[in-house]
Amino acid sequence: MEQAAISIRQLEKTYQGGKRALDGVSFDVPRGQIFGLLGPNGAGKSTLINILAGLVNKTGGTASIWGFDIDEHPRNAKVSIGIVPQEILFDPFFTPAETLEIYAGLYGVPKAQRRTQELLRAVHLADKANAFARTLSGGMKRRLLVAKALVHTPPVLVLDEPTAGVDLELRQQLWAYVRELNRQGTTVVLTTHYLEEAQELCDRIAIINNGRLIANEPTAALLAKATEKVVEVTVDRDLAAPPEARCFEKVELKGPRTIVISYDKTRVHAGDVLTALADAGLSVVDVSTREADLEDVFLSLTRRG
Ligand SMILES: Nc1ncnc2c1ncn2[C@@H]1O[C@H](COP(=O)(O)OP(=O)(O)OP(=O)(O)O)[C@@H](O)[C@H]1O
Repeated sequence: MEQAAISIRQLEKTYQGGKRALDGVSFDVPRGQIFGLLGPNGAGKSTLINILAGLVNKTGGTASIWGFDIDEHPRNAKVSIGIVPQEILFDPFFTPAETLEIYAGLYGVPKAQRRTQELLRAVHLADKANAFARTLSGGMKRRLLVAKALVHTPPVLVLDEPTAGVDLELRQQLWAYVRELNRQGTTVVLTTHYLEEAQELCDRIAIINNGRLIANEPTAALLAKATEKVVEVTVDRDLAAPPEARCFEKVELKGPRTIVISYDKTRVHAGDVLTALADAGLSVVDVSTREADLEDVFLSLTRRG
């Protein structure tokens, strides 16, 4: 079997002071995929990424990157991964071009093999090549971080919340570039709070909650797990309280005449919901339903966790 891009087994991290941020997490990131690592705030995502980056020492378990164990072959593991951190940290007096040259130097990339201009073009910073980093906007700095993570052409690229605070257009440009890198063979791991993005981009998604892995599946299989469906109905008169029925999982009034009802689609049909409303003496004027999305699955899994 082909080795995984990243393989972690029983990974543990207890910070000084006793906080257990990772509690025996195991999973593989298959080569060639876009892999989403999701979880609520404080779940342990950054801790996991920082362990892979060599910035945080694990307190248990193993991790390997492109087949290299991070303890036994730290140098090979390090050159196999590029990490775009959550926080923006730059020397304000270097220009983007200098920043990339310096990092390429740190990774020992020979001058002839450096890709400074190509990377700057790819992240739409070619016209800022010689501007001081401190004069770049937040979005530009983020894109420079992506370029910086790629100076040594790593087979695995990890992006930790790369689009936080980045406007929609830049986000789309960034994702287009990430997709292109993936098409060219780079394995991508990303954490994001935008579930829609994860749903759209990722081949596979793992979810961690309270330091434990609670899901790890192809995106489509994870979405199929959503059993809750939502129907919104408008009725012909004002209501003081939402109607009740056994087939409703949840019901609330969104307006005096608008009711939002959740039901379990494995047990109940939309017709049952409408019949229940008729039985409550309500006449339905309008109705719409929506399919569950990753957010529904995420919420139901993390709530259960
Ligand atoms: N240096 C540290 N010392 C002590 N506790 C820490 C340290 N860094 C993180 N933690 C704690 O470990 C837990 C996991 O944090 P982590 O940053 O890994 O979560 P996260 O999933 O990345 O969250 P977010 O989405 O908010 O970035 C949190 O409870 C956090 O407070």
